[in-house]
Amino acid sequence: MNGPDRALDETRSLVVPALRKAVDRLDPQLRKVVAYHLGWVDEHGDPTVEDGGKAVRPTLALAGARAVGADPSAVVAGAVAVELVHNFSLVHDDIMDRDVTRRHRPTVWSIWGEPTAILAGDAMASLAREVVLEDTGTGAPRAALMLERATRTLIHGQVQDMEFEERGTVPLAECEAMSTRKTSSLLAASTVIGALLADADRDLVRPLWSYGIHVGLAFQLIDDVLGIWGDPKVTGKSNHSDLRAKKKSLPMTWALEQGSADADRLRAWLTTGGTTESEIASAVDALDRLRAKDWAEHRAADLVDAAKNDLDGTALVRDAVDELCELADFICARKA
Ligand SMILES: CC(C)=CCC/C(C)=C/CC/C(C)=C/COP(=O)(O)OP(=O)(O)O
Repeated sequence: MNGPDRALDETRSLVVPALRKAVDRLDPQLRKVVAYHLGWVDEHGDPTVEDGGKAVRPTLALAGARAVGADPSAVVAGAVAVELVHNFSLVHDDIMDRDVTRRHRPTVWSIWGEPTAILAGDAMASLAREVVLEDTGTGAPRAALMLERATRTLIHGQVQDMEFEERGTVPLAECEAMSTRKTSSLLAASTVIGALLADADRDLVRPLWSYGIHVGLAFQLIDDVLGIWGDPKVTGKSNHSDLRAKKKSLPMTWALEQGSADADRLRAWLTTGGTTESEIASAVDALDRLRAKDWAEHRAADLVDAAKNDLDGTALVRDAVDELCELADFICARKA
């Protein structure tokens, strides 16, 4: 097992028992739905072991704690909280996007309906707050406030994402700002929450935050790439969902700015085109001819370099910085 895979695995063994304890507090109906989404039970509530997600955010939380010299086992509450906020956003996102597959299984709303899925998401968001506020350490209020702000920012990003679907074109800078809100806010919050719970000095928290912002945008770029060119058997998600919804993903937004016949074709398709298999395939062909995937991968690699630079020359613990750098590389190279 390589470094990041080992770190993600270690996170699961430290965080999942605490996550289960938190989820156990829910009423039996929502407990089953949330446990299903997290890959612990099947839709009848019988125990199973399914894909519960990569655990990137809690891994960042534990690595961030290590980076400021804290014991990761003392900040598990923060790791649990960011994973809960993340999963709340996924369950609600699947409703909004009408996606029927996530983590290789039917989505929550497609099994139990929208009202139950909304409540399951809400329950995870409120459990996240509860878990952090229960922490009695001196850093807990700072951590709780930061998590609330990150959640509000993520919601702001999601509203913009929806609004951009209705607009013909969106400047790339605006699309990156939206993605930073939608995705980087929680990755940055994840990277600092362990450090905040450990009451770390602001000078140590600042580079971790900046790292999380850069890594978060790289994460979204790769997510957008996988949504267009990924293998659904590997990603475990519905294929071409962003294209069918005519979303202004980052590669699409960049492609529209290229001022060529293919950019014009894409613009025309976004305004009046259909979403049959062959129409989607033509849109992908245009993106391929523009080399939009190469652009996105290079941009993500540059952001990973920027994230590594954020940690360079700081007083953060060297081994943990190395782990964060490996995680950044993993985020860029991931296929799911
Ligand atoms: C309010 C609201 C609905 C907001 C939606 C925000 C949203 C869905 C942003 C996208 C974030 C993202 C790239 C998720 C995939 O994470 P991942 O690949 O780490 O997923 P995993 O846990 O399955 O591995």
